[in-house]
Amino acid sequence: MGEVDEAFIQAVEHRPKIAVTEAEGIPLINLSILNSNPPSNPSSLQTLVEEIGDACHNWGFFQVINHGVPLERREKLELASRKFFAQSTEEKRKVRRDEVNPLGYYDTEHTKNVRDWKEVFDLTVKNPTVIPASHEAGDNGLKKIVNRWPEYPSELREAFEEYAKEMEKLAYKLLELISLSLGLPANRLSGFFNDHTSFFRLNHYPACPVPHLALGVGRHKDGGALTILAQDDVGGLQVKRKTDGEWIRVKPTPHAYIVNVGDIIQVWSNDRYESVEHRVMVNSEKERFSMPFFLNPDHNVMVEPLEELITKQNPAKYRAYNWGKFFATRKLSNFKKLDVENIQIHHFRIKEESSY
Ligand SMILES: O=C(O)CCC(=O)C(=O)O
Ligand SMILES: [Fe+2]
Repeated sequence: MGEVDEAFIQAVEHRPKIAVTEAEGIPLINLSILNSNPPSNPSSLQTLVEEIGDACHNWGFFQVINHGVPLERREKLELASRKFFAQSTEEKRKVRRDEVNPLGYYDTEHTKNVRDWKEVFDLTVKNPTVIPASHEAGDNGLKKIVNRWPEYPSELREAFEEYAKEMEKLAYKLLELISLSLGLPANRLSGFFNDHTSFFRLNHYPACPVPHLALGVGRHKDGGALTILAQDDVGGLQVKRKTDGEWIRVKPTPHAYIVNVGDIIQVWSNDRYESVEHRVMVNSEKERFSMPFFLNPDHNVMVEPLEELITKQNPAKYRAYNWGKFFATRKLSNFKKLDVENIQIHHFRIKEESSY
């Protein structure tokens, strides 16, 4: 990335401390009972559901092991990702994203208007995926976006398509557990994902000469339903602990996935679960790779608190918003440096005095 451009420099209050607290507290959840045959007894399922519910409520983040995703599939894609990013910038820019198609290679993403120290390759899980043609509220047009495939490495496409199937399976299992943990039927949320707009990202964080000034990804919350992240053994992800606002490092656990609740689950659960802020530190010696899968609903889903969770004592805390428009607005602001604040769910929050 050459010499350090001031676009990367975080404001003083957002710069990372180089010595950080290690996250002992982020729950590690064993999903082995979901893969057992015959299915496990109801009491162990109930215990798992409670663990998931506590993790979503207390942290918004957890790690899962024995998740059923074959390691070969993950490793095949990790290798393809390394090969892709090892190419020259010129080669990578041949599959560069643009304002019309947000998929492909990108090396100038901004989070909250500060440039991230990373390069990415974005893909959608459904190919094509249908999203709004623009972020403008009055424009009802739709567009289909298609994945771009680089010439090299040729195995990237197959590796991704196989891996994405595994991510979908795991995401739906987690969604069922989350539904149950909210006291709802297991399939309560599945109808929102028939034509889902989930996307997938390969991240490469090169070694950075100024890790105390820049971030791999600036502090943010994930806007979708659920994120399932594979990180390598370098580490760098930090989560803002709910109890005291301290930034906590998520220690890499070999072959585990890091799961976090996104803004949509926060709204559906009417704030019972919270989408928690996180960021990525870079380091001066080692490059880092990660692969998040963002589970997102259909573009036409109106996101609002689930009616079963609303009572007189606990009225809806959000107005309904259209997921596709929210997504399109976010994507645009990550692409361009905008003058306005990034769209956030708090813009749809119902003020206390106006609640019914
Ligand atoms: O690379 C990571 O550890 C996390 C990336 C992330 O938070 C994101 O892309 O939304
Ligand atoms: Fe994130």
